[in-house]
Amino acid sequence: MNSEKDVLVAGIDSSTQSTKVMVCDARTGRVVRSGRAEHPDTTEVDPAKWWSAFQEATDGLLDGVAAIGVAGQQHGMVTLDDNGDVVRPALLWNDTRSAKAAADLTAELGGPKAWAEAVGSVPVASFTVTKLRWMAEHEPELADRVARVLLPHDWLTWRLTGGDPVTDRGDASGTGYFSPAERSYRPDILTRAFGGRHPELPTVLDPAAAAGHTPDGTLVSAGTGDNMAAALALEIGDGDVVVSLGTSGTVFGVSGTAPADATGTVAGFADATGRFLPLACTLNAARVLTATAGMLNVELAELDRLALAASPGAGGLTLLPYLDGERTPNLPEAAGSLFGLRRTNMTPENLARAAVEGMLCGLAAGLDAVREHGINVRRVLLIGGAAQSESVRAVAPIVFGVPVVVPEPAEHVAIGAARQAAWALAGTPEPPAWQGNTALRLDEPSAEGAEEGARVRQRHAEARRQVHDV
Ligand SMILES: Nc1ncnc2c1ncn2[C@@H]1O[C@H](COP(=O)(O)OP(=O)(O)O)[C@@H](O)[C@H]1O
Ligand SMILES: O=C(CO)[C@@H](O)[C@H](O)COP(=O)(O)O
Repeated sequence: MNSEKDVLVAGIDSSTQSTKVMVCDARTGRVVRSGRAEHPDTTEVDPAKWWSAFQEATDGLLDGVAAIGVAGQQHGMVTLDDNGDVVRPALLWNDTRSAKAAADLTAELGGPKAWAEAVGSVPVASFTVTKLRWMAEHEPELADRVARVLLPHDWLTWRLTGGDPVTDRGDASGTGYFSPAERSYRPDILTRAFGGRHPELPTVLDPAAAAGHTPDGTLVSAGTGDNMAAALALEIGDGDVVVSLGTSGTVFGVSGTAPADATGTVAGFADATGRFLPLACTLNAARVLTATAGMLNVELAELDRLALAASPGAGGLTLLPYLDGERTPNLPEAAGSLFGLRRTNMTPENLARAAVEGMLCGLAAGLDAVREHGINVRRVLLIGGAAQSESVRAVAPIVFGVPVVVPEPAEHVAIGAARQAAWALAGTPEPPAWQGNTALRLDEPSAEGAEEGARVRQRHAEARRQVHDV
């Protein structure tokens, strides 16, 4: 048995592109060791791949670990049969095939306002409920075999404990058949969406509850969605808004009241502590930069250099970066568009800058939306893979128009999952007080910078209206 001094906990981030592991000191949160393994680059994935990534990422790292918490990409549909075997590959949050199912379900159940009131959110193709409708319509024989539906983090937690499947309020709130305000499932919505079928759902645990133990006795916490885990790691409070730039771009803050945005821009999720997590999500974030770097045949560091060499406004180029369709605004079939090309501005520098500005403009619209829904935006905490980009760090304060900080160390999702594990281990009413982050404060927007940012945003919004009428 470890002495209290050296108790270790592990946090897992099983997100879209990879699994990351952070092993932390349970009392202070100090990171002791870490690991990582990649996921397939597809929008449907056999959960077995997450399990092998978990094993690879944790290989040799879990010795002496007393508790594990798993945070996962939200919304993914994992379907199991009577034997606990996977019925079909999981459909991920960024798979847009269920866009029509989302529109149909929205109309069938009384429209956007009725949905926002019932489950806090208006479903788009990302939500689990729409994927179940898609399966009921397109794969009815497979749907008939579904005995149970889980989310990615639920499935991994279940693999670890081997016990009854469980989830938490945060991740359940992204299904479309759970009411965060009422803290209960809506089986009526699930059954109607799934063509009259009644699959079992995981039990929703309290934030500090234990899901069970691994065969070798390690405690496993309830786990949660990746954005909820990041909020737990960063301990965000009034005035803090997180902008995460991973595969998805997310904007979120914490709130004591349940949001219900009938426009569907802000999802009314629950957090991992018992409160709410109003969140806006775009489908195109870090990969806009990797795709642009690929097109220019340069590495990400060179993309940064090019973007920083261009002037604000990219010489008049505007990129609507809807490369994988888009979720906010809800344009699942959209493609990207580039505006304002002239012989004089068609340079790699301007294209790189337009990519950074275009990605950030989508998040700035999310910032406006959460502000409209009662979140006080005093500063932005910038996280996720693309928060490491120098050009993103330079442009974000201009486009967002508020002070921006980059909290260190990175990998906040895995750290939040580790903190939840430490909380379950301690059994205390509040999560353990960890040492917190050091934060790199970026340049605040000057008056001139804020004006430039407003102009960039205006051109972005005009381009969007022109092509997509939203
Ligand atoms: N310095 C950088 N500049 C731009 N993008 C970066 C940089 N470092 C990492 N990324 C991008 O961040 C993404 C991974 O971020 P992450 O938050 O781990 O994603 P996810 O949680 O969706 O799996 C990748 O697309 C990667 O290319
Ligand atoms: O769908 C959402 C939020 O509603 C996404 O934020 C997913 O949770 C995936 O996160 P990343 O893997 O992009 O971090």
